[in-house]
Amino acid sequence: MLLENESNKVLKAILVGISLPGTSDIENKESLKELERLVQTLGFQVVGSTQQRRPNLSGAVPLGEGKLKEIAKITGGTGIVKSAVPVRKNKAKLRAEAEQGSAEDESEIGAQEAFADYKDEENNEQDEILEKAEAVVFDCELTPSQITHLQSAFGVEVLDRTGVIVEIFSRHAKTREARLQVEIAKLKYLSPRIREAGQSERQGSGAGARGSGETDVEIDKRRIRDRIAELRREIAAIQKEQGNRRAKRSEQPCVALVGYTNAGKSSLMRKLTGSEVLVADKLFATLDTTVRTLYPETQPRILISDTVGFIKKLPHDLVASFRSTLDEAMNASLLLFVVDSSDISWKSQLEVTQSVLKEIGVTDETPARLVLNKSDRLSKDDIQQLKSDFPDALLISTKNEKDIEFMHHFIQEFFEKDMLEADLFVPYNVQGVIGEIRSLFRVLVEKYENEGINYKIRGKRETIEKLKKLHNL
Ligand SMILES: Nc1nc2c(ncn2[C@@H]2O[C@H](COP(=O)(O)OP(=O)(O)OP(=O)(O)O)[C@@H](O)[C@H]2O)c(=O)[nH]1
Ligand SMILES: [Mg+2]
Repeated sequence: MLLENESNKVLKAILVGISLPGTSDIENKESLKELERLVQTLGFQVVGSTQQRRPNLSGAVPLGEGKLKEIAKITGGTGIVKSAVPVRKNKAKLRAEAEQGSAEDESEIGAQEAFADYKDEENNEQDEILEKAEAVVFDCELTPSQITHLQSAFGVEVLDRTGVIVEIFSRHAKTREARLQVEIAKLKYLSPRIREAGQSERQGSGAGARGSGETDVEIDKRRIRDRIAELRREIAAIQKEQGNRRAKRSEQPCVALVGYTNAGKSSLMRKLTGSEVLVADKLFATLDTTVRTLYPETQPRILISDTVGFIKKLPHDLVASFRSTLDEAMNASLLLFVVDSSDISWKSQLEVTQSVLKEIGVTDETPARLVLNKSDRLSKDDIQQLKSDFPDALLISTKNEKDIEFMHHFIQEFFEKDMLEADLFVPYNVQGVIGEIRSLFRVLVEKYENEGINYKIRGKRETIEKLKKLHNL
């Protein structure tokens, strides 16, 4: 899908942002900055960026003619959109062309057709682009045919935001389940593009090849469908196994760290659990949920789970495919929304996280707290402001040991407040319950009597009642 980078040479890319009505300049700039980080994560060097206001994303290309030519100059392309599908011309136009004897090449879309829907607006944003670019990346989702058209005009690879995100996911997926999920998303992304390629071949090869071209496309599509079905079956088997493990853990207190990519979830996870989960200053470092025990250990033990990060304009298929990965978050007793409070866009990033979680079925009923992370990057004034605006939030830096202790304490207290003390008598003939008692409750007293063991425990009321009922205690 992406440029093959055989010589390991760093490829240069320029970014294009399309500003649609209703979006602010700041939002669009932030979004482009984020795209820059995404593109860098893939190993490109960004040599410039440009934006254009458009009424919508439709048309053969979502750019004005002037902008198209301007970018083509940087990529060394012709700036002319070649069409895979011949352009329909109205009769008047054909007549006019016949009269002038200037019927243009059917495979080229002239400026009139390509930009028929709208007039080119002023080229309202032009940053310096000094170097020749080898790829053009759009900060929006393009249709497969728009990508084909743009590539013909620029003469270099054209990527869209969705394609970039899918590729990053594909490179970062580590566990078997994440790999399978990403493969489904990638196949779904590629599938319409295969159809387009088939169509253009068909167009080019005349009437005789039409039937076979069509069959090839059908075959490719069927293969993709079959492969997706196979992947789904494999995922279902893995999930069944995970479901069993999760059911075993379901009574244990669990906290899920959720939030935007790069907010510091894995860093917090590391510090809270003493584990070695991956922390990296790149987008989508974590793609799988990891569950570890809060350390120093509490009694009962508290589980912390680190989850995949979110991003704006996250492709829909990816959200759907990571639903199962986020099951941990759905089952948690406490959600910690981690944000990078030093990022000016943190509020909109939080909104994205909340809306994606809602989309996958995490209800508002799960207790949640806001964690304003990276406070070490804030000025004293910013800190004061945040404290007064968000008095309930936890303002921390994962780099500060005191803040980690504070988080540890906060989590412990959260579960402690729902706990009560209870007496429990376990006759010696009741098997397999001692381990459960030790993992689910804090054992205050354990006294061996003639008939069995007398416990004084501390734990959650519902969990105590459930255990009593299960074992007839
Ligand atoms: N200055 C500062 N940097 C931090 C802090 N917490 C995390 N970071 C840095 O932020 C970057 C991202 O951290 P991660 O913990 O990998 O972020 P994440 O939320 O797990 O990101 P994804 O896995 O992509 O969703 C890393 O470079 C961390 O070192 C903090 O409190 N202060
Ligand atoms: Mg992470």
